[in-house]
Amino acid sequence: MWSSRIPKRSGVFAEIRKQSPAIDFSDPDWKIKYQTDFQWRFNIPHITDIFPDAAPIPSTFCLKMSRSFSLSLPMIKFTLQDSGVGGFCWWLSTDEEWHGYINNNDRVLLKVIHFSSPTSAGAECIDPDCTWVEQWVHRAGPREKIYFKPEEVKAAIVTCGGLCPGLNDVIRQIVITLEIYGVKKIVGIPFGYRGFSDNDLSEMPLSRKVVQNIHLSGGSLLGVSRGGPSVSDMVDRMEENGINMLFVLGGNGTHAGANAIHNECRKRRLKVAVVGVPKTIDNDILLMDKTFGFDTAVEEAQRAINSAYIEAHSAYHGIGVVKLMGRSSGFIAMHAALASGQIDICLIPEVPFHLHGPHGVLRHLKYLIETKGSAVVCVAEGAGQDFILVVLSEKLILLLFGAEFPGENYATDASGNIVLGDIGVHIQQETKKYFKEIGVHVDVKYIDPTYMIRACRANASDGILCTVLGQNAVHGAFAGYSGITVGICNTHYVYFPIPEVISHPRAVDPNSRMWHRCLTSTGQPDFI
Ligand SMILES: Nc1ncnc2c1ncn2[C@@H]1O[C@H](COP(=O)(O)OP(=O)(O)O)[C@@H](O)[C@H]1O
Ligand SMILES: O=P(O)(O)OC[C@H]1O[C@](O)(COP(=O)(O)O)[C@@H](O)[C@@H]1O
Ligand SMILES: [Mg+2]
Repeated sequence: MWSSRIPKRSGVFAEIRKQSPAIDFSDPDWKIKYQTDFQWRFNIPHITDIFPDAAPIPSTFCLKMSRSFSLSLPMIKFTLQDSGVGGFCWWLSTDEEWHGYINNNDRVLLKVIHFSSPTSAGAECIDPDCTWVEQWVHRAGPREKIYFKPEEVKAAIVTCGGLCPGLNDVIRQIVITLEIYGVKKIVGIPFGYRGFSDNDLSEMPLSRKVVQNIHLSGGSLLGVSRGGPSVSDMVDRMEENGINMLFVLGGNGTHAGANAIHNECRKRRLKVAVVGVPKTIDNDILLMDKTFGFDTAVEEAQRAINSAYIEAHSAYHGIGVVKLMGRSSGFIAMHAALASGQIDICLIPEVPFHLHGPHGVLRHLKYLIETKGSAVVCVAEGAGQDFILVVLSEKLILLLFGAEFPGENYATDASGNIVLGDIGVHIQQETKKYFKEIGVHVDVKYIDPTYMIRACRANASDGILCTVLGQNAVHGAFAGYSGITVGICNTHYVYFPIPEVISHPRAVDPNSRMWHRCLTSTGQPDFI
């Protein structure tokens, strides 16, 4: 069981996040030591780490609101408080003092399966015997005591990286929740981190009125970008503009930036809360059930897959190829293939494959044409990149001049992400070439719906997820936490310390039940 008696970390110690040391399983206390280490790693930084004397105040967040009420019941006492949005907070005080707040010591179980053997499907074991080790993470939600006075808060929201369905829903909910706490100064930083440095871009004032209907369309009200200023420039700008709550919506890169901003604020001893909301259509953030926008992406991908299926099915020897997003992880492709039931071949970055040769994709396509008359391939954009030459212009020049190339120097975007080659086009071309060579007629249609999927408005399930994550981000900031991000974990909402969720991108486990289900559904063999 986790212990609530964690010794308080000093500000400096809090920055040194430990990697788990190698575990000595011959030590009879290894499990306790592992759990203690886990507790340290997943402890969430708090403002009192650097301001031990910071005094909390009662929360201004209303669990129940009313503009006017008149109720007189014996034995029950109502408490009234100005909600800050023109209404009144009220809560019921009974003998049990129900108040609906989260206790700081509430925890959620990170892993819920007790694998009895390392050979169990998808087993994640700590020791060779797969000993059950409870791993607890912090429960998200409103606290009874808060560490910011709403009238002293200036909150900013920034959306970075690529678009993702649901960004507007999260922005909207953050603004609404901040207003419920009583915050009056809320701004949006335009076009991602770039908005902190570009003098032509100014803060966008936000209020419930401004954001009321923004969730009805996709994209980001604030705009997004890749690349941007240095961390120290961003914190300079935050100081100049008096921002003391920053909500950062983005993926792995954005969260690395958010954590760096949090650390810089601590270094400068600024009382600032930096809270992330993981945004990635690729679903490649560790430890959480899913990220917002992913469900919508899978749903929207169905339209493209269905079109490819109809095209392929209606043509003589038709082959449909659909490319879906997923830079380094194939979650969208895998789930879209599973959902559609129309995919014959699903290719993802995590599972190597050959295009050519006796076990290659093309040979299997030939078999499908012979047996079914048509086929549909779904490929994640990051799959099969080793087939495609993606080089910097310098590399091309070096190659042209016959010089040795000094290493794997791939082209990158402004954020440092590798620019991928188009695997969909490559498969289309290789398929045409292959069937021409073997003298079999095929009609290949390639559909790339990637940006159409990304620009969609969130579906209902993502809308709910965005709403809860947005609210919890604000609760986390008011509770005094910083350098944290919000997530859904085994259907419960939690706070994670940022470094734990971005240590590497989450990937599909080729030994997982889900990937095997996908293989069962497509009926594809190994392509190696
Ligand atoms: N390691 C990093 N440290 C600080 N900032 C980063 C880091 N990686 C990326 N960023 C910044 O985060 C923003 C978004 O990153 P990007 O990788 O494009 O998208 P995502 O956050 O969706 O992964 C960019 O403005 C980029 O400059
Ligand atoms: O064209 P862009 O903006 O670079 O975006 C392409 C990338 O954006 C994504 O949709 C999401 O990436 P991020 O999570 O880094 O924003 C990837 O799947 C894709 O490779
Ligand atoms: Mg990224």
